[in-house]
Order: sequence, then C-alpha cells, then structure tokens
Amino acid sequence: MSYAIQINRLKKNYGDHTVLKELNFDVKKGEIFALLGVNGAGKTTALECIESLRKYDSGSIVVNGRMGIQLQSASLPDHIKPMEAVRLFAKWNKTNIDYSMLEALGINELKKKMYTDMSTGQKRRLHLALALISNPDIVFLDEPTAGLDVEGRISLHDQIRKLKERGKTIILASHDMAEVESLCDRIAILNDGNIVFMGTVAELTSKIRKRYTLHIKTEQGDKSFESDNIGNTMLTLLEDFKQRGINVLDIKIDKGTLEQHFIDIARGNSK
Ligand SMILES: Nc1ncnc2c1ncn2[C@@H]1O[C@H](COP(=O)(O)OP(=O)(O)OP(=O)(O)O)[C@@H](O)[C@H]1O
Repeated sequence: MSYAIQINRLKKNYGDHTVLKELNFDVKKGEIFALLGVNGAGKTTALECIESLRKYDSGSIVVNGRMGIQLQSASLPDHIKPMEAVRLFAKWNKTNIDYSMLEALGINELKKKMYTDMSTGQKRRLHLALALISNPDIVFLDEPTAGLDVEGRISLHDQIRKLKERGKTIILASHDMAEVESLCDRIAILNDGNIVFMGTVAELTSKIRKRYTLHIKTEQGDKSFESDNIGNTMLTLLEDFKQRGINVLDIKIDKGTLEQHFIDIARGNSK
C-alpha cells in the first residue's frame, strides 16, 4: 500500500484546550479523502498541522509528495488580478505556468477582474488554480465549495474529480455530507478530538440503510417508532393496535439519511 499521508498519534492543544487527541489515520495515494466534523471539531487544525502551517504537540506526520494548499477566502490583496496572482505564485514556486489548467478552471475569463470584484465561486476557482501551480502530488482543500451556488459546486466538483483522474491525492475538510458522498473515496469523522468513524462512504451508508422511523397516526394520536427491522416492527405494531381496537389512519416510514447519520456520529449521539 502506498500512502500519501501517514498520521500517528497527532496531538494538538491550544492552551489547555486539547483539540486533537492522538489522531491516527492514513491517506492513500490517489484517493479523495475527507475530514468531516461539525464546526470546531478540529478539521482545519488537523489540515494545518499536516500542511506544516501549524505546530503540534506530539505524534508524527509523514507526507509523501509535494503539497498544494488552497487559500482561505479573502487571502489575496483586493486589487490583484488573477493572472498577476498566477505569475506571482509561479515565480515563488519557480515553475512554468500550466495554461491548460488555467483554462480548465476558467481563470482566463477572469483576466480583467480585480480580486475584490470576483464572486465567491470565482475566488475559489482562482484559489484552486494557485494551489495547483506547483503541480503538487497532494492537494489540500478546506471547505472547497462553501458558499457556492449549485452550478459552482458542480463545476468545482468536476475539477476535483479530474485532479484525481490525473493521479493527485486530495484531502479536504468539509461539513457537507452531500459533497462528501458525491466526491470522496474515504472519510474520517472527527468528534471532540477523536476519529469516531473511518471508512468509505458506502460503509457509512450501509450502516444507515438499516435505520427506519415509523410514524403511525391513529384515532388516539400520533406515535413514532425507531426500528432496524421495519417489516417485523410494522407487523407487531399493527397486530397490537388491532388487538387493542385502535384504528390506524396513516403510516409513514422514514429512512435515515446519510446527513442525519453523519450528524449523529459527529455529535457523538450514535448508538
Ligand atoms: N489559533 C487558535 N487559538 C486557539 N483556539 C483555536 C485556534 N484555532 C482554532 N481554535 C479552536 O480549536 C477548535 C477547532 O478549530 P478548527 O478551526 O480546527 O475546527 P474546524 O473543525 O475546522 O471548524 P469549522 O468547521 O468551524 O471550520 C475550536 O474550538 C477553535 O475555537
């Protein structure tokens, strides 16, 4: 197995607040890997430790490859134009400009705009282009599509998938389960400084397919029941209502969504 990133017992405190409690995980070469968690779970801190932007207290981080890091929003001067930023980054990285990559990300269309006049989506595309200037092996994205409209998200997701096709490893932080479901090979969910789930989206999905909520409306009122075996539960309940002479007016079945399951796990409510 070939790893892009190996994290071993990574610990990070801010003063007496322990944000990462001995995290262990690996990112395989060529995969799209997501760190998920609710606000404040420690995703950005973990990414910044791996990116060498932040010191950590103990543990080890091994990175096998060159890193490209997507900037946070509003991190360029207001009056810089996209190609000025691209040339600056190319110079810093001592590399030639890959015009086909700029074209693919639609940077050419933005030529005349100043950074301050660009939309959120345009800024994110530029940030991604700048992260890719050095032709990195591993690309770090912190909430890459936050604040984008549907079209912007689809377009950026396409670009991220193309990076994977070109053999890049992508590690991203997100709290958007839908984004992760459509994009990622594996995910780690952070809660209170620990990894509480690690696996593929399919593995996470397979857990929730079993969870149902049955809502039954009767003449005596409404009741809800949680069940892993919807067939048995429904038969038992209907038999019980029949024996007690209660008239059932309506039945509704909710399947747990990935989003709900993620929230349960991320908040530590999972059974
Ligand atoms: N420089 C800092 N000094 C002190 N505490 C910090 C610092 N940066 C982050 N924290 C705290 O560490 C915890 C984790 O923050 P972090 O930004 O890593 O979380 P996150 O999962 O990325 O959150 P979000 O989804 O809101 O971006 C939070 O409680 C935050 O307040």
